[in-house]
Amino acid sequence: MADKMYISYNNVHKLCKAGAEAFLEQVGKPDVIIAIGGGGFIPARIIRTFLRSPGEKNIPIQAIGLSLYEDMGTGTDDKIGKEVIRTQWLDFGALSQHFDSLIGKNILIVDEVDDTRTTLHYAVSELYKDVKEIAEKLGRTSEKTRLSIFVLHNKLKEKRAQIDEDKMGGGKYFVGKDVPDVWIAYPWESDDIDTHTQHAVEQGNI
Ligand SMILES: O=P(O)(O)OC[C@H]1O[C@H](OP(=O)(O)OP(=O)(O)O)[C@H](O)[C@@H]1O
Repeated sequence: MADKMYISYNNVHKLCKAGAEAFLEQVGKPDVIIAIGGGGFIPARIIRTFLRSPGEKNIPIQAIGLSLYEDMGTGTDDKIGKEVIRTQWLDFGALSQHFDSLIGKNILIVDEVDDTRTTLHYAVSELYKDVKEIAEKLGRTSEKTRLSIFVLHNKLKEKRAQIDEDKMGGGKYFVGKDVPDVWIAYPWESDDIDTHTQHAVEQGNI
């Protein structure tokens, strides 16, 4: 296995298509897509193409910004080594044009890679917390909110965090492809897309 795994745009597109098909079959059409930026933006837009039925309104995409930083703290037992910094969160004002809240909705969270799982764990926990809080306030706790996940790649390695299935409310986790713990080179990071794509083709990631 090469030390870098090159991924082409075509490959990203195909992984999104397969992910959308599995999602529609197993969970059903989402009410909203939540893209974790920056890596989740392009996959989120592509997957929407395959989740939308002709003639129907577009599924709204909401962006959240989560970045991982090395945890410089002194390190207590429950620290997981890296800290998630929230740089952007949901815009409920904009969401209200589509529906009143996330309560009872079918939500799809999209990111490009599940590495240590720290980011996805954070996203699910925080979204669950937000929905629970507002549902309790409005007396709507009986409505089931489903949180599902789609990532292009899941690195097969020991994870630093586990996602609590109960918080997903029956939502599911979808992976384009399980991969070994190598450096994944995504096309949007490349400064020479032709050579990048050539490497991806050589590695069969097309
Ligand atoms: O499973 P984890 O160990 O949490 O890692 C995965 C996260 O790391 C990357 O984000 P990064 O903070 O590098 O920001 P970016 O998306 O803007 O590149 C990636 O986009 C995921 O969100």
